[in-house]
Amino acid sequence: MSVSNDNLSVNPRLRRTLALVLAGGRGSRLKSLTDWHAKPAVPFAGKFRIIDFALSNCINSGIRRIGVLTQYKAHTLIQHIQRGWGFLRGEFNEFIELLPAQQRTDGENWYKGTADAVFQNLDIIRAHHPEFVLILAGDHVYKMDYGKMLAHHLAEGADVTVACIEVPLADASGFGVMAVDDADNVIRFDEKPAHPQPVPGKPDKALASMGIYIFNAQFLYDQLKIDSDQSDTENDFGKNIIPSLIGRHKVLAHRFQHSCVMHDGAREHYWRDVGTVDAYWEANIDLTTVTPSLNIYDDSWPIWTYQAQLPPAKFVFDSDTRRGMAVDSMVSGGCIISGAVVRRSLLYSNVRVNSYCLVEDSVVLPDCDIGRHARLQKCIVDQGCVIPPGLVAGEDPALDAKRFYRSESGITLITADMLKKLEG
Ligand SMILES: Nc1ncnc2c1ncn2[C@@H]1O[C@H](COP(=O)(O)OP(=O)(O)O[C@H]2O[C@H](CO)[C@@H](O)[C@H](O)[C@H]2O)[C@@H](O)[C@H]1O
Repeated sequence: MSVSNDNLSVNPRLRRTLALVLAGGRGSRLKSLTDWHAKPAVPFAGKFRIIDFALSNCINSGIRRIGVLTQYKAHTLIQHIQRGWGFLRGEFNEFIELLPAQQRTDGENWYKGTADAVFQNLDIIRAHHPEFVLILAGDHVYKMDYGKMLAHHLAEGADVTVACIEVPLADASGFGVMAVDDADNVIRFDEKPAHPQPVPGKPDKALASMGIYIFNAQFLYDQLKIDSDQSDTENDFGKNIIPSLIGRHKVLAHRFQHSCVMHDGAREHYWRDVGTVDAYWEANIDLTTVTPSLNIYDDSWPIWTYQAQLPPAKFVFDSDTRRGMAVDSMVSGGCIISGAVVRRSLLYSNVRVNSYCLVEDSVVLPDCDIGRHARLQKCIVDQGCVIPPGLVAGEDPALDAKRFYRSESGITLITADMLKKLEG
């Protein structure tokens, strides 16, 4: 790959890049966790929201003109962006702008596919006069230097560059799957194929699109117009736009390993869709391990967020029968662990764990109160839950499945609504 490491040549182009973060999808596989939030606003890693990773990547990469396209249950997302991401200075032509679906085009439609979400905002996008448009999803957790991807796009003179990563063949039908030539030009692209093609020489891997695209701006405008004039289109980048370009324009594949921001000793190129209950639990719990796959303590690539000012976490009582402690765990601000034991767990802000509780291998979202003598194993407790004293979850699969949502791999999701039904 001929990527220039000369950031000086890329920097002015980054300033002429507009990032558009697609944040409108529902993410229904997260079950009740997306009842109140769009997936990009779902809390992650104790104090962040999922969208903070894509937005922080933009800022760390030097892209400071960003639009966030919202639609589904956008209230908490909009609030988060307004409270936490208002620090860019319009006077320097820097901004994060919210672009809600507002039926701006003649058809009075909400955003249809991802391409339609961009098309409906074309007048706003054009008014910023970008040279390049970087299109991102707001629902993945990863650290990536988009500057390196832009350098590759420029060096190869591409019309559009698609970021890609090798995934297990068994999972590949959930992605756009591509084939490339020796110079990493995309020669085939199948969106969510039933029978994905493996990477040549690697029968158990497929090359998947990450849903991250850099377009030359005018080229993007032209393609969106062509797509919007079609009748048999779902107005989607993965389903329609990208496949329509193959063989007619220069579509370049950019491999994630060339722009992934790694830390010493990292085991993988971390890019996670935390979009199922199991994946969400696993990615959160991984952060409590001694050397997690994702380093959120790296001050050379900080992840920014909004969080209310809260008092420090507090641990009280120290007798043998009643000791307030948490080990192999992350405990956020505002938490009080009072005479209870927490192991291998992640507690978000303002969680109270009361005396004689045992919380193990669990993810507890903000503002929960866990009553005395409760025992939780391998649970996700949704925001604002009041766990009644003595409740036991995670020990009897049949009972859990009856009262709560139990995932295939045995994670119990508990929500306030489910608890209300128990009372009644
Ligand atoms: N109507 C709408 N308005 C605004 N935002 C919307 C939207 N519909 C979805 N979004 C947002 O756009 C992003 C992509 O959502 P998609 O549902 O298109 O992703 P999908 O995973 O199916 O495929 C895509 O992403 C995977 C990688 O995850 C690729 O492999 C695949 O080719 C590609 O199509 C998400 O952040 C979502 O929130």
